[in-house]
Amino acid sequence: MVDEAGARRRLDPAHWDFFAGGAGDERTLGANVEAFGRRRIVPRVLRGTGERDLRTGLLGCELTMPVLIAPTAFHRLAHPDGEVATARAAAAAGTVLVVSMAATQPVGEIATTGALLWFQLYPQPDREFTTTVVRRAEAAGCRALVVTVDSPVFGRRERDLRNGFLDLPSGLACENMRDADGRIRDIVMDEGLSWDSIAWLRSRTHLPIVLKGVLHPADARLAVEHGVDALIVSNHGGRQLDGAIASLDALPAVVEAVGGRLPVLLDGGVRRGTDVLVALALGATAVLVGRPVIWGLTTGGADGVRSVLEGLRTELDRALALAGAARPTELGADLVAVPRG
Ligand SMILES: Cc1cc2nc3c(=O)[nH]c(=O)nc-3n(C[C@H](O)[C@H](O)[C@H](O)COP(=O)(O)O)c2cc1C
Ligand SMILES: CC(C)CC(=O)C(=O)O
Repeated sequence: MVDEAGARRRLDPAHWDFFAGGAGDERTLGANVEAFGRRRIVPRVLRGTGERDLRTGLLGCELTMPVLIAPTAFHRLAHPDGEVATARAAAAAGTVLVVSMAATQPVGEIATTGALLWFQLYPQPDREFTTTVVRRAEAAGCRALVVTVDSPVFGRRERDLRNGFLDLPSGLACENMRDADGRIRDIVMDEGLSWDSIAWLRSRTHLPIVLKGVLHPADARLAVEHGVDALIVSNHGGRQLDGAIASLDALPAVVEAVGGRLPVLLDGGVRRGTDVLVALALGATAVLVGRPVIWGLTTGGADGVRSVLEGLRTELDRALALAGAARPTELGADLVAVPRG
């Protein structure tokens, strides 16, 4: 289903390291996957569930399943068709592509695929320029803004430092970073990012605002108070703060703090339909997948991404049936155990 080894063979080694790698010793990168490995499903039986229904509503979008595509940078490094191919697969699968601010094609072009798009934003210290980017996403028909809040500075990615991979090769660029003069700006991490920045953004757009990168329950409560529309429990796929808690381990406390007032999504380490089931049972409304989509894109373009998404759908459907649930909303935390020892 996900041909990670095939992707590795095809990619320039420095590009493979960029996509696969994390920050520091990559402890958090590993912990995201291990956290799923520690959970065991406690299935229910004799519930005669019949056909399953995976449809999920999120911020006004109707998804065919509770699996979205996480924002990841530089899709044209993986495949010449780039983000447009990823969006074609999202449209075919009936799910959302969160377009990275570091996409290598303009969001308006990605939108021609008809996919449901959300746009990921690193608010830039230059607010006027940030507004330009927000208007570009709105004009393309994006349905939400995903503000990445775990990156006041860039994580220390030691593989990239070793490889000297600092920039895109010539011919590729972050096409959504054009300013009013048509010049492409560098993405800057804003060390001053604060709740005021979120309030400012709230005053500038009517789009739903999703905070990506929340791990602490106190921040989840503040997010509710600041009128955001959804949260993504995420440690950025282990690429920012190495040593940060695994996303799945952070999920229950965030879900409890939010108390049903907002949808809570999760990304990091989701590799199988059974992982999706576990995250949903622990309170996520949906999950996002990052690297598996890049491996699909690398090996097969739009078809490759489609096959990753359909694989997850088939596995989730089967896992639901085997756990005795007909739909995601029937799952509860009682279905997940962490055996001792
Ligand atoms: C190569 C790569 C690029 C990424 N680029 C971005 C980005 O531009 N913006 C962002 O908010 N998150 C970015 N992320 C983080 C993902 O959105 C997501 O949090 C993470 O990949 C989820 O973990 P997974 O890869 O284990 O599924 C990136 C992740 C990877 C692997
Ligand atoms: C190049 C960055 C802007 C994107 C990235 O790699 C990340 O957010 O992990």
